[in-house]
Amino acid sequence: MSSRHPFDLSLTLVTDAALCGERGVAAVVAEAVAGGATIVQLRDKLASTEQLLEQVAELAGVIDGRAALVVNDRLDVVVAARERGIRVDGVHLGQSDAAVLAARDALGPDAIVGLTANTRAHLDAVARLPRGTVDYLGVGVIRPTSTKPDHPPALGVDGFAVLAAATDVPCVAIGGVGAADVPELRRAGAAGVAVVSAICAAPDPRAAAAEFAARWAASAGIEADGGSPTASGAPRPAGGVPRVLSIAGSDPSGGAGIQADLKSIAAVGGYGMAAITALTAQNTRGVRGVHVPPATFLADQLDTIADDIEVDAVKIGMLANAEVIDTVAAWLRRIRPPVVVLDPVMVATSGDRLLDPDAERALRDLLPLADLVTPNVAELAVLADAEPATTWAGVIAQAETVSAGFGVRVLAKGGHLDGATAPDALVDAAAATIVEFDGERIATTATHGTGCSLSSALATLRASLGAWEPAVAEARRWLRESLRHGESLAVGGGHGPVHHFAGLWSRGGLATAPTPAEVEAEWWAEIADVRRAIDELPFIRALADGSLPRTAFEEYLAQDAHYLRVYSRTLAEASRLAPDAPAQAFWAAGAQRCLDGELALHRDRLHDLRGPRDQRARPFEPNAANTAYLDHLVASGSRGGYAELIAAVLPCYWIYDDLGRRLVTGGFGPEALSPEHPYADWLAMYGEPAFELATRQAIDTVAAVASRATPAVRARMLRAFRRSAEHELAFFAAPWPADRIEVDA
Ligand SMILES: Nc1ncnc2c1ncn2[C@@H]1O[C@H](COP(=O)(O)OP(=O)(O)O)[C@@H](O)[C@H]1O
Ligand SMILES: Cc1ncc(COP(=O)(O)O)c(N)n1
Ligand SMILES: [Mg+2]
Repeated sequence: MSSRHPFDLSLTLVTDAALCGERGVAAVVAEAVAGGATIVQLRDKLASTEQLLEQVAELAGVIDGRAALVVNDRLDVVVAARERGIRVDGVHLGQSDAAVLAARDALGPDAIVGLTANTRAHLDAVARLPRGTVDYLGVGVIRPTSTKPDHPPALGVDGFAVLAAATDVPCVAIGGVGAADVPELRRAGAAGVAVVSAICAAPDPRAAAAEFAARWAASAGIEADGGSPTASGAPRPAGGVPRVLSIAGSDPSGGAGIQADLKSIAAVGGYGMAAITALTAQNTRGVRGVHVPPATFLADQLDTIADDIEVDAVKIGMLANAEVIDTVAAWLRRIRPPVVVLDPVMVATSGDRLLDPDAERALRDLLPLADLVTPNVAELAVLADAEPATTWAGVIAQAETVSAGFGVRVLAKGGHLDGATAPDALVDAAAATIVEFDGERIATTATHGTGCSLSSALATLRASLGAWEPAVAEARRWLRESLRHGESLAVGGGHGPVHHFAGLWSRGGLATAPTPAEVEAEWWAEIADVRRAIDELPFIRALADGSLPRTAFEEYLAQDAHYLRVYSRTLAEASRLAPDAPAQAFWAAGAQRCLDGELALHRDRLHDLRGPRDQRARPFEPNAANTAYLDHLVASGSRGGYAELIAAVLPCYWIYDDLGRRLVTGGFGPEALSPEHPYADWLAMYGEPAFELATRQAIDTVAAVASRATPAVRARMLRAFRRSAEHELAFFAAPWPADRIEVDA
């Protein structure tokens, strides 16, 4: 956190009068401060200025200097309170509130000025301000929450980490944060957490605050900037760099086996060594062959290493057959390395067997020699002598059985379960403990070697951190970062490898391309303001509630029909420029669908609404918004080629799909679309699954191109995309003169 200020950002209580209930805000604040809240932010969107001033005075008295007091939004209230001699430490502003520069000006250098920021664009704007203008950024929301209606899409801990890493200003995580999130957020670089309901609505606010404070304190030392950092951000071991030996098979494609182990060990700060048990002929699609050298030669490798080098940790992977297992077991009994992690590899991600079936029994004898085993769901079931679990609770139960039966700590892995999250759990039957780690599942095909990478990172981090829990937490943080960037390596056509050095490279200034999923999230966030403005247009509001005048709707449809005819040509151009057959076919199909839609519009709607005679009487003219939009599309293609063209055509899919679905399902306003709605059949077109599917494909196609593009091309694509979104807004606004908006061409 900033050293300029004596303020402790670790735990902010944001007040909510409704949630505090009859106890009153002041009583809850008193309890929360006693429990360890370090900042109190008075947030009351309904109170009058005078009421706010009264509340500020009351809270300042209750807090009595034990925590800092800031006011949400209302710089004027802070100024007025200070004039009355009330101690208020500062203000927290939203993006649409008074400018932070004005606040800094009004309150002076020692006040706290906080700002809500939830997009890259917000961070960029802060970076342009003079240093010291903003003390901290409130970054969120972390999880969906009801205390902030209309909040932007939830960032999750990972999204928070991405933003926090992109700014020097301390970031406080806010929005749906629970006490259990604290360690992960602190590791993700949070300077603190801000909490509303978890304290205001708690039966015992003091205990709730104390739990947050305790978790914050307990996660000290494992935050990204704590200690002297290794590549992974973990503090260095007191005793130097751990020397870590992988005993595993070779994967010549480099994503699993000893190749993955050596990369992983290096990435999290260890010195890697490898004794090879077996050679596989393998790529990202599967294993074609396995060659097992004589076990006596493995024994030679192991002995040669141990005769010279002190081994701080051992990771064991593919063992091929019973003879190899026995060789490793004998060596472990003799050498007794301080840390042994056993990844009981039986089957590769591709489904190929990597252990003789008759060797599974021998493997069981090896288990008690390990400090930790890391089976995936299938391997755990074999060890538990049961069918593979299909639920996380089932996995935990089997892990308890295995831990108790073999007297070994188990890391149960949820990578192969379905579901929105990818949990792991440390299960230790002897100590009767289960520690769960959770985080959203990362949408990626790059999962080859995740088990190998995790187990070798764990062996390394256990040696450097001295305890299992922080080792698992840090190994997961690193693996998840590596998973997120795996696809950017573009290795192989099957399950590609994770990007073991994604974090190291980006911290070293080596650009790591964003994944398609990141492109998607960033671009959608980038046009959040435009989408909001579209939602608020009287035209759209009236379209939603059915009150849109026929004349305006007709005008819109006539403009749309013209637009679609030219838009179809730009899609045909995208098809012409497409680099491969699937993309060529996709854009061509889009062009065809557009033309069909345009023809149908003319046949069913325009004819219907206006009558052919009327149409003749009023010859059609494209309006300025329409022409400007179409010019932009054509120019994007001729200036920027395929990449910019498909970025420019995307908003017409994405915004319509989003808007259409919300209009039809009632996600837009209070009621779902009634059958009596005058434009129900027309709106239904955009809620159709076929359009949703086409939109999904369009987003995926564009995001994949952007993810692989150079940074300069990616930036131009984003500009073309945003400009089209702005044209969408102007297009919607045009049929109703009151809304008309000009966009520069
Ligand atoms: N899609 C994913 N998103 C996030 N984490 C994942 C994903 N797939 C696997 N993991 C994590 O990778 C590690 C390896 O797990 P798993 O895939 O179950 O084992 P294995 O690679 O041995 O089959 C675990 O920490 C798991 O939680
Ligand atoms: C040589 C070798 N060892 C292990 C694995 C398991 O890979 P995963 O980590 O995906 O389970 C593999 N595919 N190849
Ligand atoms: Mg595995």
